[in-house]
Amino acid sequence: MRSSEDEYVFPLTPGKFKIERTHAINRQFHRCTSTLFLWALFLIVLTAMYISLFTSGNRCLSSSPSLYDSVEWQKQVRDSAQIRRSNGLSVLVTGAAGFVGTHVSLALKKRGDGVVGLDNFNDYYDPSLKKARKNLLNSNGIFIAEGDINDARILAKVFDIVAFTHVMHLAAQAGVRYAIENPHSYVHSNVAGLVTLLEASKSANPQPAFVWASSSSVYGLNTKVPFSESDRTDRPASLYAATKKAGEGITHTYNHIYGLSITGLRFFTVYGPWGRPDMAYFSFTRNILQGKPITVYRGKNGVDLARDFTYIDDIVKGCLGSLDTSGKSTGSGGKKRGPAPYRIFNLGNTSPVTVPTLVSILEKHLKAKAKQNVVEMPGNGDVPFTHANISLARREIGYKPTTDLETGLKKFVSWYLSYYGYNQGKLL
Ligand SMILES: O=C(O)[C@H]1O[C@H](OP(=O)(O)OP(=O)(O)OC[C@H]2O[C@@H](n3ccc(=O)[nH]c3=O)[C@H](O)[C@@H]2O)[C@H](O)[C@@H](O)[C@@H]1O
Repeated sequence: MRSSEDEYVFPLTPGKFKIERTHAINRQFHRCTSTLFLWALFLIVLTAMYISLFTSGNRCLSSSPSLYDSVEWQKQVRDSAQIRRSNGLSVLVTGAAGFVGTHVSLALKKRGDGVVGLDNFNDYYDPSLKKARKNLLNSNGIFIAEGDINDARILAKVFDIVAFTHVMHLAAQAGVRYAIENPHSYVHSNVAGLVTLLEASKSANPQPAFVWASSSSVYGLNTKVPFSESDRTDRPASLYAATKKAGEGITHTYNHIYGLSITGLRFFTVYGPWGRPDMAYFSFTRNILQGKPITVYRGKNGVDLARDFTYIDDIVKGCLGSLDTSGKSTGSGGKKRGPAPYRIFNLGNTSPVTVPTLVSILEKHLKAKAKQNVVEMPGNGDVPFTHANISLARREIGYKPTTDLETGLKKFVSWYLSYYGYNQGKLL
């Protein structure tokens, strides 16, 4: 078949044919070389983009090799891990610049344990709050390595420098409803990241005991209250809950195969100073102070939603109690030497409070009225209520929450006003 190009150069006279033909060949040659050139250019640009993406991706996932291979970086890790009490622990805290991670790190350091933090400082919520928490930790002698739990290299490095007795794993993609928007971030952090961290932990010598944050959301659509650890957890209402439930199964296999001591903590809606801006009590406070409306979800048939809101100091006590009673991992060199503990505890407050009551407590402490839009709870992963049975945690780790929502929110509001400068009259 002839191409349209051939038709275009077909000569009208034999004499003209050679010239036309030569021109045609020249034109074709030029076309070919310019097409080749364009393709080559395209490939070069593509390669350059790939290399730049790859290296910037690596920068996000891990510190550059030159940074954590440096003597200075390693010294900071070593110093931070120093134990300053007899029989003290040496703990790797993941998600150390997060809400619970910050408080747990400070409490461990305060009693003389060694603490090394790890955090990727992602922008799920305002990273400046995470930086402020980091500064707080730094000023208390706690170093936070900047890296992701999916980065096996940085994990191998910190385990190489420090013989951790414990891992307190709090890094996660949190938030129940955000899973609709960004499902893969949950799999990335709560499943893939967890496995990478467990791999590093089971290969470490000595193996650390592993305590980690599961979630009350694993109880999903259960209706029997209060929720007990032995209740079914096979009906998650959100992908977030499903990844936390997956984590419970995954940690079980590392306990079974490698002898890692595992404690999973099912946190119930933790709140308090230095909290997470994506949570209701925090965003309600911000909006009330700014005179903006808040959206209050309501269950079917106008039933108020309720949560077993748990104050951060109580959670910290539960975390430390879990670390102290974790029992040893039994494996070494990645091999199990005997059975190790596998535990799961509810860490809640045992007194659920409705969301409208949460709002009225905030109004009281903020001395301002909320503009409320009450809407039916959208089907985006929320559950209507949570309520913890904490008798197992009480018995096994001495867990005993002491802060009611009224008292805890007062402390939160006082921190909020001071942190955001309201007390200095800057923003009022
Ligand atoms: O305990 C848990 O397992 C979970 O607790 C919280 O999840 P959630 O209880 O949904 O906390 P909030 O997002 O602060 O919501 C609290 C209540 O306020 C309601 N809400 C939330 C946001 C909003 O704009 N309006 C509203 O009425 C929610 O429906 C819920 O009943 C955390 O965000 C999760 O990371 C954690 O794992």
